[in-house]
Amino acid sequence: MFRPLRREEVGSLVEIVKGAAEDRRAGLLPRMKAASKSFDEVVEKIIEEHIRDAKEQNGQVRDFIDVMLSLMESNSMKQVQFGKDNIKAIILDVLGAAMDTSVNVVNWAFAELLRHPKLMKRVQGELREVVCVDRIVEETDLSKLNYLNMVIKETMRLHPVAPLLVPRESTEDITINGYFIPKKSRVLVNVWTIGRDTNAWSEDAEEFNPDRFIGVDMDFVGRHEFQLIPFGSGRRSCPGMQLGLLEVQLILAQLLHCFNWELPDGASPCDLDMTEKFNLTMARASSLHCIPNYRLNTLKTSKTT
Ligand code: HEM
Repeated sequence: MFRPLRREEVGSLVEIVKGAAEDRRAGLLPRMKAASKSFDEVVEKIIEEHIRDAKEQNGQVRDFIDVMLSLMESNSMKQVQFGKDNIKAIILDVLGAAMDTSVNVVNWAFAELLRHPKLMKRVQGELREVVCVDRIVEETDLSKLNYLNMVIKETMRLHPVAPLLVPRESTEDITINGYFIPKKSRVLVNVWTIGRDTNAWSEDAEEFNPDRFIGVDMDFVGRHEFQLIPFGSGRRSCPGMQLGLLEVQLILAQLLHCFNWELPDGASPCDLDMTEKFNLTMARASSLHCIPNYRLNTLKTSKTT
């Protein structure tokens, strides 16, 4: 999609986005404007680089920014306004939506597994069976990691990273399940509560129990039901779902396959702080500290063995 950002570019963007979020809370418009200016400078530089490189490479399309630039210049977009500002807005939208989300899922999954050492061993057992211990996990292994995938579903049920999704406005009067919602109402979908609803999940809804998904054909997008919609549902659901899931699966699989993990200072798993920090995305209130112990026989990938 995008060319990988350089370390300093990622650093500046993360700082800007974090700063803007802080400022929004504090109502500091001037600082937000300054953050927006800094963001604009970083993105402007990236776009200019793409324009320059495209000339050098005879217009060869390499990533998503190249696609947007070629759309901007093509005749097909002449009827609609699609300029550099739109490209910048899309980059900001995608980066903003992609950065916090996957990180938070990994964080919560890790915390739940640290709190449930037997389940962590079970994930590691599956990894040992599917991948063995003489190479690292690769993308092609992921579809075979059934238990890990159930752990991820269970994590996103209890800890949806966007607990109220994104606010919506109803475009017409409508009655749903006997509730009348007038046109132009602000509607919030409380995914956090849906994930803990005992009517939808059974009495142990508050428990972390990935086994509840055994033999259950439930995807993430509410095609048949709306119990599990951590990416939203319908035409405005998350367009980065496949990429986000892939990232989460690969990061978790690699961390759990390469290392055994324990809490520092002999802390007990049940003492792990699971307090949430409520925001548009829901992070852990405290940082997660844990100690890795290498567990593979070798670091070679299957390509080199
Ligand atoms: C596990 C990781 C992720 C989770 C849990 C997640 C979750 C969500 C949720 C809940 C929404 C709002 C949907 C709604 O309002 O109904 C959303 C929107 C969005 N996500 Fe993701 N997301 C993830 C990863 C990504 C990635 C990797 C990208 C891009 C590369 C991305 C791009 C977007 C964009 C652009 C939107 C706004 C869509 C719109 O308003 O039309 N997301 N995401």
